[in-house]
Amino acid sequence: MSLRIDARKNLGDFLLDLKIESSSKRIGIIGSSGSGKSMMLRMLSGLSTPDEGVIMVNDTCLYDSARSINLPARDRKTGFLFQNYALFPNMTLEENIIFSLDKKSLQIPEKISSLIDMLGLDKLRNRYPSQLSGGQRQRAALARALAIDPDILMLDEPFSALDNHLRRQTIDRFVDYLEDYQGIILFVTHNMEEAYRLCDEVVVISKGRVDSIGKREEMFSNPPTRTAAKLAGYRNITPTANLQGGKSRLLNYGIDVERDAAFKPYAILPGRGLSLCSEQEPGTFKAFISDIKESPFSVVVSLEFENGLVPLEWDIKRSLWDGFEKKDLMETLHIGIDTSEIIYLD
Ligand SMILES: Nc1ncnc2c1ncn2[C@@H]1O[C@H](COP(=O)(O)OP(=O)(O)OP(=O)(O)O)[C@@H](O)[C@H]1O
Repeated sequence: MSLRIDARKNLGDFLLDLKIESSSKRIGIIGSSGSGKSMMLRMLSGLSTPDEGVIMVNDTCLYDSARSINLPARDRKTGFLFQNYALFPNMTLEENIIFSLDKKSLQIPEKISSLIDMLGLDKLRNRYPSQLSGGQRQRAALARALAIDPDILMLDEPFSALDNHLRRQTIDRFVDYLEDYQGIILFVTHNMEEAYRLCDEVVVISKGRVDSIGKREEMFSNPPTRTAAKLAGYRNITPTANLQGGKSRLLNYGIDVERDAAFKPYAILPGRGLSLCSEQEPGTFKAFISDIKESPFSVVVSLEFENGLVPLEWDIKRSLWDGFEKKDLMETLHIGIDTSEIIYLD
């Protein structure tokens, strides 16, 4: 499996300039709104043409401006699953699925039947989209995208309209359905948990460019950039100052910490690195709570430090929070910091 995109497109006040090389089968594309994710999928599928560059999928060249190659969309083996599924309302489920196939191929019936069976749609073949539930429409759209046996399956936030529970269930089913799929999956999402669940590699796009790319574990546990860190859900990102004696000052919080690694100008202080200490011990910091946001499984506590500029957000598991004596939390707190949990970055 390999994907190579090195393409540029000028959209007036927005310049898309993407360079991606990956040999992963499951690639997550994350980035804030308007960063260029959908435009990248459109260029891959042939719905939009770059101004210049190269797009290769495995050994197939889809686009190469230098060689005047630009395969039409219908000749690119790309499957697209949109957020709204985009089924044709006047066609039955089966007609929707076979719509984009070469109707002369002898293999159609068997292939379609096994797809329909695999997705549990057998009894619904002759229904129209309006006669299907949301989940059934989603499976029909997936069947249609897979019917052409695509080299790349592109999922453009297909779960964003679902509530949390249904979303998890649907993703679990997708993971099962797609186990046997041999092509590349490109999965656009704002949701990092989903990217982690479905992808081996994650590409972060920011302002039309690739900000970073890496294996999913690395991107989450040790994000290489501030953009990747924010998208990975880290809350406490601060500029730092280099102090004598191998220490860093975390400027947002006015905290000085010992450092094992070389100096870097930014740091992330993950919530898991904080602990509540009973009294002022060396290496603890005085703070008070300025805000508490409770949700069913976790609590986010805003901690104001003596010399801090902004509060530090402490994400605490509900079970731990419930064990705290609340009246003690109204006093000045002594917060310990496990410096080995601090992530330094450029
Ligand atoms: N046809 C177009 N003409 C001009 N600019 C466009 C066109 N389509 C998209 N853009 C611009 O290109 C940029 C990238 O858009 P794109 O839809 O790829 O973003 P995105 O990352 O998918 O965002 P979202 O997460 O909100 O869907 C945006 O600034 C958008 O306004």
